Parts: sequence; structure tokens; C-alpha cells
Amino acid sequence: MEVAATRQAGSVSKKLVEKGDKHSKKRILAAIWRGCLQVKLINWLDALGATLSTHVDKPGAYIGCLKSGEVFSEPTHKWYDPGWWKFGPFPVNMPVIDDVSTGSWFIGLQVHFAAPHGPQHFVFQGLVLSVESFHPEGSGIFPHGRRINNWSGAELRGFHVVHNSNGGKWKLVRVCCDFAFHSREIRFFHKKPVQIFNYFTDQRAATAVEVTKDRNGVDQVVLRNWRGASARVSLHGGQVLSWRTDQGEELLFTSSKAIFKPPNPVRGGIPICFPQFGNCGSLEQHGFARKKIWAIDQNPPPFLQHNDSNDKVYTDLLLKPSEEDLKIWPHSFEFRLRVCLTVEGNLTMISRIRNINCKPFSFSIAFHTYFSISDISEVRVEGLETLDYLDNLFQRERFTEQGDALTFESEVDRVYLSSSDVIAVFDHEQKRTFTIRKEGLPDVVVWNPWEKKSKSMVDFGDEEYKQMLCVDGAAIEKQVTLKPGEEWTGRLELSVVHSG
Ligand SMILES: O=P(O)(O)OC[C@H]1O[C@@H](O)[C@H](O)[C@@H](O)[C@@H]1O
Repeated sequence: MEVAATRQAGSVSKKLVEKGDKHSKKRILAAIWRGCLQVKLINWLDALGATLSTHVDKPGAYIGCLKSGEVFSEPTHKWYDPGWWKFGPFPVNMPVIDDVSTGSWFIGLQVHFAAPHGPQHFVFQGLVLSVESFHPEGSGIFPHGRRINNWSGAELRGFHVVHNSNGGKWKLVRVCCDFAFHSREIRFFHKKPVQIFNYFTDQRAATAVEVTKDRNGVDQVVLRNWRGASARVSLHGGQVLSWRTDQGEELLFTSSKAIFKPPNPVRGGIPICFPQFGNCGSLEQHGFARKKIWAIDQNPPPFLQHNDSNDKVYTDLLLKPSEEDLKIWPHSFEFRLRVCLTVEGNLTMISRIRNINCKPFSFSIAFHTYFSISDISEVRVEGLETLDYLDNLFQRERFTEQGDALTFESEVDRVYLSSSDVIAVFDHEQKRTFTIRKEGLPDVVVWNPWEKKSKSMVDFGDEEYKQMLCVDGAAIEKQVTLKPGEEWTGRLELSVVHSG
């Protein structure tokens, strides 16, 4: 690409071209390089689309492409590249890629979903590693020949592409590189996130809030961030049923025997226990909120403290008591729940409960989070050391936690009291750690039914206790009391870090 063409594309200012010093030359070359990458990527999308169409049965299939074989096989093609497509699992073991020379480029893709939108609709996220060299005599894109020896440290971030189902054209939504990668010879853009270009900038396409129906006709809201992480929230119980990383990995457990038909509570995800936790009260076990059909709140009142909508995809749900509920719990309330998915893929649940009655009421609440784990005997919970807890297996008797961290070898059913606001669940086998950050939720429930109890639950597999652990942010020991007109806010943020 010529400087003139780059100028025309608006990437380089006239002033910069005229300046002609070393610094401005470097900037011009960088702009040309970006322009080349842009054109190359756009040209590449159709080829990519065609290739992906043959892989629809493998959502989450990965494609690695680098110049070690044929990429554009047509020698007359402008971007003819005597390289080959490489298909394989991703992340590719970087050091194994030994055929990387300056001027080559590589794309890793994570295909997130195809099925809900038909075979022609993919959303994928990719990593562009393009080897940059500002060689002044560069022909084509840049001269080949140098090798990168150190690939470590590159991060999977990058760009996001959606297929425009109307026009049948591929749209490059956003290209943004934030690799922290350096080697002596090679430089990858920037240390800080740099948006290389925004071709068809359409953030609404990149992030999505979609309402679908489940098998029982109940609405579910699917949240998807631009990196491809997702969460699914059912109006049945206002219950988060799925939380997935941008790699498509499910982080919440749901039993294979779960009963989804309302008003049964669903065994898995994050049921909300409200206005009562457990069976200590006049209401049914864990209150009625988890059995009710919530509504989508079209006009939620503004938040006074946190504005949890910046850079996030979210949905607002609302529960108001029915006539029936008022007969068993005579308190008018509005329970507003905002479920957010952050750019990083964290799941945030902000609850606001308002007393709209003329007399005070008290409630307890728990976000009964079923974490998906590899094996209960490999898991450790930190953040509960030395705390007092009420043991449901001993008629809620009070004990003090003695161990350094909580590990599991039998049934556990406890309410830890007044914990710190950060709890961590380490899954050694899976090499991932969940972090629970909470506000307004002083207590933590830890529950695993173990073998015997599992067998007595109709909606739970006999062996499934090995794959789940409930760790809930909760307010149980000291009930929350609201005077007429008062509002309580609780906030829970779940994040996950992989260590392997
Ligand atoms: O079966 P449910 O009503 O969903 O409750 C599951 C468990 O939830 C826990 O939080 C309770 O402490 C346990 O006692 C209970 O067994």
C-alpha cells in the first residue's frame, strides 16, 4: 500500500508526510502497516467465512492460520501468500510455531456459537499476531526472513467478527490489540490496548442482549459481551442458569436431572433464596422468589451508587409479590435485579429490594451459586478461616472454623458469619479460581450434599455432588429490615482466573 493510499484512507496526515523526519517516517510506516493489515483482514473474511461454514458442527473449533503454507492460493491475488491454513486446537502452543518470520501473520479463532443463528451465523473472537517490521525497503507487506524466538506472553484478545445474516457479508466489528508482547526485534503494537481500526463499528452487534424462550415457554435473557463471554438468565426465578467464559467454558453447575418446569426450583445456576433462607421461618424452603416468574424491568430507576452499566451488557428484572404471595408473606416489595456481564466476562448481580408497604418487614437472602468444579476433593475455599459458622447438620449450632482453608470430604451445610467481602474457590484440577466479591451480603453459605443426600434428591444425580459446590453471598444471621419506603442493595461479583 502506498503512502498516498494510506493518506487517502485518512490514516496519515499531510503534515506528517511533509515533515519527513525519522519519527514521522516511523509513524507513516506504522500507518501503512495498519492499512495493509486492515485490507488483508477484510479480504480474508470471505475466505474465512467459507472455511468456517465447513466447520459448523464444531462450535468452539479453533483455527490457526500462519504463513507456513498456502493462505491465498491464487498467485494473481493481491495477497497471494504461499502459506497454508492450519487447523488445530487453540491456544496453539506458541513455541511450536517455528515458521514465523517477519511479515507473516497469524490468526487464532474461537468460534462461539453457530447453532442459535443457523449455519451462516458465527460469532468469533480472534487473536491477530502480525509480525511487524518497519524495514524501509519492504516489499509486499514487509520483508520475510527474521524469526521470532520468544512467543510467550501474547494474550488472546483481539478482534470480533459477526456475520451479517441479512447481507451475507462478513463484518469486521472491531479490531483492537492489547498484547503485552515484546521481543528485542519485534514489537506488537503497544503495551496498552490500541484500537487498530474500527471498520464496521457496531458495538450493538458486538455485544448482545437477546430474549429467547426455553422449552417450557419461559423467557430467558442471553447476555453476550464482545469477546464472546455469555450469561443466560431465566425469568423463572430471575435465575442465572449459565455463565460462560469467552472460550465457551461453562462456569456454573446445573444438574442433568434439573426440573425446569415452573414452579419447581431449578437445581443449578444461581437460584435466589428470598425472602427466607432455608427452613427457618414460616415460608417454604428458601422462600418463593426462585419459583416465581419475574418480569423484564423496562424502566429501572437510576442507581444512586454504582452505575453498573458502563461497558457492560446487562438486563434488569423485577419481582413483585402476587396476591398469593401476599397471603403467605403480607409485605409489598419490589425486588429489582440487574445481571451484568462485564467486558472481562465477570458476572455481576445487583439486587435492590424496596419496601413499598406502610409497615416494616425483614428478610433473609442468598445467591445460591452452584459453581461447576472438576472434583470436590480437589477444591479449596479461602476467606472463611477463623470465622464462626452455623452448622445446618447440627441444628444450626455455632462453631468456629479451625482449618486454614476449607476442603471437602463429607457433606457440608454451613452459614459462615460476617465474612470479608472477598472469597476464593480454588479448583486445582481445573486450574481455575473463582473469586466472589460481595457487598451488603455479610454471610457465606457453603453447601455440598455429598453422597447420601445426593441420592435422596430427585433432581440431582447420585454422583453429581463431585462436580458442584455452592458458595453463596448471603444475608442470613441478621435479617435485613426495611422501613416503609426504604431500599436495600446487595452486590455480588463473580470472576474466574485460569492458572494453567
Ligand atoms: O434443595 P434445596 O431447597 O434447593 O436446598 C438445597 C440446600 O441449600 C442449602 O443452602 C441449604 O443450606 C441446604 O440445607 C439445602 O439442602
